[in-house]
Amino acid sequence: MTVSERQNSSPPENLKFAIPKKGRLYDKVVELLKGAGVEFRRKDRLDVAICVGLPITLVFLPAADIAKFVGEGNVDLGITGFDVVQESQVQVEKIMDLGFGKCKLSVQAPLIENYTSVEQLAGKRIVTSFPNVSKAFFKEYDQKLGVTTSVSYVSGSVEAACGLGLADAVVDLVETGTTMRAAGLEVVHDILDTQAILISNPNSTHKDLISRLKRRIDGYITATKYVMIMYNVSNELMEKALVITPGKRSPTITNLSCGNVKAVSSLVLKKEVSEKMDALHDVGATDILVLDLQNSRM
Ligand SMILES: Nc1ncnc2c1ncn2[C@@H]1O[C@H](COP(=O)(O)OP(=O)(O)OP(=O)(O)O)[C@@H](O)[C@H]1O
Ligand SMILES: O=P(O)(O)OC[C@H]1O[C@H](OP(=O)(O)OP(=O)(O)O)[C@H](O)[C@@H]1O
Ligand SMILES: [Mg+2]
Repeated sequence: MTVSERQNSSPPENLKFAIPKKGRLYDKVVELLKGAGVEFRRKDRLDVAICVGLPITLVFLPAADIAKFVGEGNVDLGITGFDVVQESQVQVEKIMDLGFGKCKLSVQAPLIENYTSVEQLAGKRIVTSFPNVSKAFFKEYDQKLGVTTSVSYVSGSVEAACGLGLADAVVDLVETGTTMRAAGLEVVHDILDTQAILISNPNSTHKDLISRLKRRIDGYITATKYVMIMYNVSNELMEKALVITPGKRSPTITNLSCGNVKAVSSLVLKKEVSEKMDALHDVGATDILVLDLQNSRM
């Protein structure tokens, strides 16, 4: 199915937003869109969904194709991995990192061969789903050593290539390293760090809507990183407590009707909250509560 056929039911003036149709990024992207108030209903097997209350049509595509479609202007906006953007060799505008889909694109070779430098693989056989990035990477070594590294493409299960005798090394994604180790491989060299990113076509006519979406996504991502901590503390101990919870900008201090105590509320990073609660308890704060944030604009 071509992109234009996928878009048949889409109002032509809508912003077209490509997101992965399945795979590693799918669930996180759906959660992010929900958090950003981008509501849609995807009918069974359909690759197009029109959003509720926003002039946006979502187009569900393989993650590996999304940068190309954004770069060539078939869609205005897309979410895919930075690795895909690099491989696709198209001009897109990076709007923001999204903080998930984090992994590395690495040269991996059989542990048993004990390669100590990636230079030792120049001139050998590489199998990968990232031929452009791999060729560009090995070019420098090829020129230096006067050899030609052979780079062949496979679409998946890349790690199997060495075991099958098809490759001396592979270039593929590594997150936990489980797949790589199971295939008896080790990292010889990291080529790039990647994560999911929001990209747009530089000539899109939907600049205002793209800015609005960016603000919404930013707001949601910030809300997922922070929690609101609230506690009571006496005037004498206030200074010590505020050192622990200085807030993102500044804490809010409210008078209580009973005497010498004030209520404080402050944003803290979710990953630091247990430590902060312990520290607040230790300086004498009481009634310490932590509230999740649903969303934000900061
Ligand atoms: N193990 C991983 N950890 C984190 N991010 C990953 C991992 N594997 C892939 N990604 C990211 O997700 C993007 C899409 O990869 P994904 O595996 O979902 O696509 P696919 O291989 O086409 O799909 P599938 O694996 O379902 O066949 C990659 O380009 C990369 O940015
Ligand atoms: O380091 P790990 O945590 O093991 O993750 C890395 C693996 O994840 C991806 O594969 P995926 O599961 O998407 O399968 P695929 O190779 O068929 O795309 C990637 O291609 C690696 O094989
Ligand atoms: Mg995959």
